[in-house]
Amino acid sequence: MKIFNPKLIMIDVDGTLVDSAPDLAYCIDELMKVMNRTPWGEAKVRHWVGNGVPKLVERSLTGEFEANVNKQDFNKAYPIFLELYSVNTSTRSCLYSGVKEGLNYLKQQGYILGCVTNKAKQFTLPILKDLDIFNYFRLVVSGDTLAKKKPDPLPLLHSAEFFNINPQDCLMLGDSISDVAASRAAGFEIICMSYGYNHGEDIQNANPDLVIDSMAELKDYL
Ligand SMILES: O=C(O)COP(=O)(O)O
Ligand SMILES: [Mg+2]
Repeated sequence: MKIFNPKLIMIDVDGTLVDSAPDLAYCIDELMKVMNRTPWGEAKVRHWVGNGVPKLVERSLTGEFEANVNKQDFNKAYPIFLELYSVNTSTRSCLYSGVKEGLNYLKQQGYILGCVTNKAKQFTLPILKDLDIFNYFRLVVSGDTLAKKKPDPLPLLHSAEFFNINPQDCLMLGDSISDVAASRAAGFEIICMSYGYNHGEDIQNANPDLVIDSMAELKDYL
């Protein structure tokens, strides 16, 4: 049943469009070697993705989700990670199955599409271009585009305002509790992908409007 009728759809990157964890985990583990630490492996890193690159580095240095990082460690590690990730942005990353099909469907239906991510702009644009989906989006809002990132509603409110569309007529596609919180606070509807990175938690628990297993399913609801 077609239960959504938005004018604008803002789509998250990591865990929604792109399985970026293999590159992020590779870079974190290379960083751990430089810092004389034990590598964490991809499974652990998957749980840490979603709150931006600085947070990911902090979590890797402390081994904890609510990281209380030593400033000196962070100041040494952060530029090393940026260097590593800038040459490993999309080497091992790929689109999830159904993404191209879903994007083509939405485009063909005439929806305005934008991209909203907590990833820094210097990585967002190359990843979208390398994976050949950049041209679907009329707006890209990255983690460092504005003063605040998701779960703050600012990136979504900014996007609605950019297109002069009422937030009540907007939908977000995401994968994490930050996407749900940002959407609720902005007044957007929210559909989540079941396969993403929600810090190891089932995204159903965050009560999005709908959870789907593939973007190819979007044609059933929009
Ligand atoms: O944490 C990140 O760097 C990006 O995460 P997001 O694309 O899911 O917002
Ligand atoms: Mg995400």
